[in-house]
Order: sequence, then C-alpha cells, then structure tokens
Amino acid sequence: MFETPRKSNNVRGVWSESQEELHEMQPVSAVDTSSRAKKKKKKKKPQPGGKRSVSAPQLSTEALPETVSSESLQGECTLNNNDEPIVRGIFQIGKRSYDVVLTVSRVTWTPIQPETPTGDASSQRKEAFVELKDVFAVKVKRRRTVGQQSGGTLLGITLFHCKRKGAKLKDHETHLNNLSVDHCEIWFKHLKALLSGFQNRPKSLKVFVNPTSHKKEALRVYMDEVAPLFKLADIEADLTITERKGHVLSVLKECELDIYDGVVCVGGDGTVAEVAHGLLLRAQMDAGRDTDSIFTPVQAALPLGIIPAGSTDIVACSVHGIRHPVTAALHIIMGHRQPVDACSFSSLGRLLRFGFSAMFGFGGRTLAYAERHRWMPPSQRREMALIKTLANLKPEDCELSFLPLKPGTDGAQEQTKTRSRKDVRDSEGGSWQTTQGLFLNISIMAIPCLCSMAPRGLAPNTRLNNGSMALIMAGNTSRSDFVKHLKRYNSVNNQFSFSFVETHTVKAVKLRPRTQGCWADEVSEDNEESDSKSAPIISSDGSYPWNIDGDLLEVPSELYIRVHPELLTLFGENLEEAEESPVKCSCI
Ligand SMILES: Nc1ncnc2c1ncn2[C@@H]1O[C@H](COP(=O)(O)OP(=O)(O)OP(=O)(O)O)[C@@H](O)[C@H]1O
Repeated sequence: MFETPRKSNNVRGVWSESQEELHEMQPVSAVDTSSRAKKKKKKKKPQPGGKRSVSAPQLSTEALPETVSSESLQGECTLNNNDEPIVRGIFQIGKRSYDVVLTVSRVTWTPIQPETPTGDASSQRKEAFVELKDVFAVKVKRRRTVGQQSGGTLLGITLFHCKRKGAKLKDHETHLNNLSVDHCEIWFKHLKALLSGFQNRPKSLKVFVNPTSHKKEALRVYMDEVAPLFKLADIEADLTITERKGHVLSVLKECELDIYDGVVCVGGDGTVAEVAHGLLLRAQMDAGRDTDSIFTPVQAALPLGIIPAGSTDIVACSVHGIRHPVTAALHIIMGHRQPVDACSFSSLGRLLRFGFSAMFGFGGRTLAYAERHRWMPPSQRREMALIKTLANLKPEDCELSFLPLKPGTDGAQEQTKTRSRKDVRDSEGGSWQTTQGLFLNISIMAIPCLCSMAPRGLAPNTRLNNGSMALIMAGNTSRSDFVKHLKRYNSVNNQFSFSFVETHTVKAVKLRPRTQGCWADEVSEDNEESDSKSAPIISSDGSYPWNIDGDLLEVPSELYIRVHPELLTLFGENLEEAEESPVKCSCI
C-alpha cells in the first residue's frame, strides 16, 4: 500500500500505488507530496544536444508496453559527454506523453506532439528537466490493492528531487509512467548507477533527538518530517533520544564513529552546542590532544547536520538561512557541506568546551535568569528574563584583551572608539590589545548568528568560515541607549553606530571580570522563585555567567577564547541573511 508517513491515514480508494526498488518487494514509505507536485511549473529550457524529431501521436500509458519495446527505447551508454543521451524513451508524465532523455547530469522531458497538417514541427515544444544533483531517490511505482504487501502492477518509476525557493528546499516527486517492466528496469538501473556516483551523500547517520527542546516537538519533527525523507534516500539512521543533559557527550565519547557518514541533531541551540562540542572533543581524544594545555585542535571526523527544533536556532539559521526542518534534512541527504569556524573556550589553561559564540554581561545574566525559571513556558521565560535583566542593568568591570586579525585581512568594518588600551606582542607575532572598564555586554562570535530577532545576525560582520571572530563591546551607557542598540538588531539600521559600541575582528579574546561577588548577590535576590529541581547550581564563589551558544556556563576566572578556522563541517550552505520575516520582541 502507498504509505504516506506525513499523512498516514491517506488511503486512496481501492487501488493505491507503492514506491519500491525494482526487485525488492518490501513496500517503502514514500513522502506524500502529490498535492504540491500538481502545482509544479515546468521550466522553459533550450533543447540539449542536437535535434530530436519525435513527432508522434500522443500515446496513452496503456498503449506503451506493447508499442514501446526496450530496444526502441534503449540508448547507448555514453558517459563521456554531459549532453550525450544514456537512455531515451517515452513516458507519460501527468496526462501527457513525453520523450524523456537521461544524460549524466539530468533527466529532460519534451512533450510528444502530433505533426501539424503542413508538416511543421510544433513551435511549442516545452522542455522540462531535473538535474541529477537534485535527485535524491528513484523508486519503482506499483499499483496494489489495499493490504497487498508485495507485487502489484508496475506503473513506472518515480524521481524524488529537491526544489529550491530562496533558501528553502522542498521535496518533489516526478512520476515517469510506463507499464513496461523492461523499460523501467533499464531506466531504474541507469538512474541508480548515476545517483550512486554522488559520493558526498551520507548512507549512515547517527541521530540525536532532544525530546525536551523548546515546545517538546523535536521527536515529532524528526519522525514526521525528516525520518521519511532519510528512508526514501536509503539512509540508515541510528537514533538516540536523549535522556538528560550530557547524554550526547557520553554517547559520542564511546561510540564507534567510523560506521557513520555524519551526525545529526534535532533540537535547539543547546543540543547543537552539545553535539558540536562532543564531536570536537572526540576528535581531540582520537588524535591524542591534551586539552588541559594550549593545543592546536584537529577537525571533527564527521560532518554535523542540524535539524532546527528550538526557539532561536541560531546555528541552523546561520548555515541554512532559514528554520525549516525539511530544508535541513535535504541538505543532509544531498551531502551539501559547509566548513565553519569554531571556538575553544578555556579557563586556567583547561578546555571548558568548543562552540560558536559567547556573551558576557547582559547576555549571560539574561540566560542565567531564564535558566533559573525553567518551570515557566519558554517564550514567557525569555521575555521575563529580558525585562528583569534590563530592569537590573549593571555594567561589568572587566579587563579585556584581544588579538586582532592581521591588519588588512578583514578589518574594514571595525568601529574603534576612544577607550585607552595597551599593546603587548604575542609569541605568534600578533599584538594583544588590552583595555579595562565597564561593559554592559561583550559578545564574541565566530559565525554570524542569524535568527528571527536579528535577521542579519547578532554578528553581521563575520562569516561562517572567514577564520575570525567578531568582538562586540557595548560599554556603559544609559538603559534607554542600550535598548536602542538592542532594538536595532531587528531593524535595517546599524546596531553598532553608537558611541558606546566598539567592534573588532579578532583571532582570540581574554576576558577577566574584576567585580567581586556581584553575580552571587543577584542570584540570592530571587532565590525563592527558583525551582530547585531544574535550577542550575549557581555558586556563590564569585563565578560569572556566560552564555555559550545558549548554554549557561559559570566561569570563576578569566575565559580565553580562540577561533579555529574550519574546525567543523556542517551539512548546509553558506547564506548571508536569514529568510524569515523579522520577529519583534514585544518586551523591548
Ligand atoms: N531528556 C533531556 N532532559 C533534559 N535536558 C536534556 C535532555 N536531553 C538533552 N537535554 C539538554 O537540554 C538542553 C537544552 O536543549 P535545547 O537547546 O535543544 O532546548 P531549548 O533550550 O528548549 O531550545 P532553545 O535553546 O532553542 O531555546 C541541552 O543542553 C541538552 O543537553
């Protein structure tokens, strides 16, 4: 029976169609995109490779098996030239018959039209095609009675391919109908052989789903929107539903990674951070790196796919330009890869974790407040945290040192204000600049950090893999000016054009808070509100809250942040701007 995992109750009358391998009789779960496929527009394209004079009366599918033999349909296998037909034949697509040609790069179909009485070839031969690089599965289509598990009448073959609309990828089906088994077998074999040539496409994946992310929808998102596509693409997915914080880390430390072609996480930014950290930590363990010293990290062994199911999904948005699970799944299936820079965060010479972004001051305090109120619904918790932290807005007294990227490489956007600083030369030849003072917020970001609240990114001046980090320092100012600065993230105006904001393109940052005990004092203010089960352990020893990729990290002393170019590969593509319409935060 034709199973539609997204709409599993979709029974289409007495007869239904199944997609399966030609000689394997187990039915597979196909993705129901039929309603969307109907709306498909065919693209006009010039005819490839020479003239074709197919001018025959329109053929019905029923007539094809007898009239179209495999000989007349079979082309020579000529894989040298992209435009050279490998196989050519007649299929019914929709209600019309088409002359269909397979080359190494595409499947092209042209409607078969009767000759005009004057013998002219019709001028309206609209050609359509699908590039093989966009095809992720080919299946045999059969008609079966309800309940029939195998066999059934062969109807043709179906191509599953992805279509792009802006940053969004969507799955589509093209049904090539022909009742001839020989004919379909030839096409099926050729298509399978060509698709197996895409070596970048994963065959086996380790998948982590965080069932607690955001609105607890990650498992549903995976089961309904992603798993059916993986199955269609013949990808074996080894699923772990995480049971606690740290679960991913313990699995990644121990498991055999060689058997996988990639790791996938389904959840929010905290889940992404844990998986990225786990993958990078495992790579250091395998390479024998001592992470309790200043070391040069090795790259992660496997690419990471991110299926967004959180509330902000900053990393997914930065790499896909959109929060759309199907787009993310199709990037994984098609094997699109994007190297990204990552940071290491260390304190007192010991590695604390790997990640992409850090916020200290306002960003750290807001997250700490939200974490202590986990019992609240997510959006309410975030708004409340923002309001409370703004109401208690306090500058942090810090000593900040940074190692700028070499002059001339990417410093054009920098905005340096009047803060005094001293320069110290680094052993690598760079020049550390040190400044002291009061800061409301300090952000250090290796990726643009796109999200719906900041469509151009929290750090629009950096790129996914430009080998640098954006350092954004918001100095002490009035609350109203700081709110104006925050609001600009959501607008077209430059959020950095304030006298109290400084930006730098850097390779490394050291930050040492100089205020004693302020964080512990603040925690005690609302201790009575916190849920003892879910509240993080907040020490009163003067440690400071950092927001590292949306995860709360408490650091008692100096934090040392270094960027490592292209340390991790993500499944996806480099996009400069989020596609989603900006979301206004109602509380500011
Ligand atoms: N079963 C579980 N129970 C509790 N926490 C878990 C579980 N599985 C994973 N976690 C942890 O939950 C944390 C938060 O995950 P995640 O970021 O995906 O959700 P979120 O915070 O709701 O989403 P967002 O960051 O987008 O708001 C992660 O640090 C992860 O380690």
